[in-house]
Amino acid sequence: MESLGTDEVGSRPVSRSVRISEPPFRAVLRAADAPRTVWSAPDEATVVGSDAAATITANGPNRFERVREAAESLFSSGDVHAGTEAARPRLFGGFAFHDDSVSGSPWEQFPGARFVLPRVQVTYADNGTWLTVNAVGPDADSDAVEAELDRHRERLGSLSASGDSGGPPGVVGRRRTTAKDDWRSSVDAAVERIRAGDLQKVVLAQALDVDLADELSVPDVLARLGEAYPDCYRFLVEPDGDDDGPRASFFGATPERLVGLRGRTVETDALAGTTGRGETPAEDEWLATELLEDEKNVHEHELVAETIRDQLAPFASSVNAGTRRVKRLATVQHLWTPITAELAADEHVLSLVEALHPTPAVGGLPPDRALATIRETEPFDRGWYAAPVGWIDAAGYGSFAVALRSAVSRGTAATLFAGVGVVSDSDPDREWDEVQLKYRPILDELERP
Ligand SMILES: C=C(O[C@@H]1C=C(C(=O)O)C=C[C@H]1O)C(=O)O
Repeated sequence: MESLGTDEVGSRPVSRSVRISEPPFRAVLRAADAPRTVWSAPDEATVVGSDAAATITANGPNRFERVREAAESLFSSGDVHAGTEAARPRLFGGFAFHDDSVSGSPWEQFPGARFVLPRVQVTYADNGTWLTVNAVGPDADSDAVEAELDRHRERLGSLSASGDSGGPPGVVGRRRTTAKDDWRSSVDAAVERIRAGDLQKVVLAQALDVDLADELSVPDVLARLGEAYPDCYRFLVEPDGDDDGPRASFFGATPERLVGLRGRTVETDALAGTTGRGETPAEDEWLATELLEDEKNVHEHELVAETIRDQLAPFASSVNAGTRRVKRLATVQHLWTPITAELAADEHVLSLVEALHPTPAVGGLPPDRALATIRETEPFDRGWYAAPVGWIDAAGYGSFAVALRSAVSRGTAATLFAGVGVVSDSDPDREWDEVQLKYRPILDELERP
């Protein structure tokens, strides 16, 4: 495996792809070697990556630029026969939420940024399923890569869909990072600062540590999340392991797109403002209508939509916001405004990621004060929670989501994260309930019914 720093010039990647008959997602992921990669987005090909042909890591406030430089160096030349666009070499990974390095449990294995060019990749695209083998460095030899492609094609052809999904591992213990009384005081303090004019909005989160009865099967969880949340962005990122027990996995099914860039067309979402699901279609509709008309939620949402438009403006010749609507998911409903922009000049997607992260949907306003409030208030490190995850390609295009509805797991332990936007008329108890609702997508996959 080639590990690229920022000033090392990557050697020429060799990439070969071939169309294969479709192997079952869960079986492919079960057979994958760590570090494993999953990326699945509405209107995009689903990718399962196994092992790493090259890895890029970076830390600190310049991590976006450093990843970009290392990616450009890696992609600057290549012997690539992708067969189809979806199978072209792409780097998959993400970033830590805060600029300074990630610290403490459960994030010990995670750097400030990490991207992987999978060694073996299965891509489920509209025009069929593709197997790709990538190599970088001393083993980047086209004959060897083609031989490896044949071996993997045979191996994948023999994978069967059988093999029970184990079902959820079961939760036998849980610890909250934030007691209810502390939460009430934190939200009250934030509301006071907002009413005093110090802040406009801050997103406060909680973490939930759970002990599992059995080891978590990430392939099973991701397969089930795909069924329950087809409109969400599913992701799996794995860091390097350490000598200290199992390797960590960070995964989730998030409804929030951070940014997609292709050519000069940018697509993004303002997603903020939340209500639950009803017991019946009529109750669902009633809740959705109430959400669309609720002053507090509309205010919270509009702060996000306006900020995203402002953040894109310096790059764009035009920015267009769609009408505000409701995004209905299995467990919650959100206010949602899709936003598109045309860039005034060519940009790398990571420049847009850096400009947009964190949007006030996960940080707050003004950004610096909100981030300082988050740091002072939250008794845990967000790590990669609520940060950008996605992919970049050789052209500088890419697609990123905001890593919400997510957890980091290690063996029989997992930590879940969820947050809420606090504005001037937030009620601590209602915000508490909203956090619990946002744990549901992951918790439902861990708890035995
Ligand atoms: C912070 C989270 O969600 C964000 C906050 C929302 C809100 O406050 O209404 C809604 C969607 C997300 O932008 C989370 O899921 O952890």
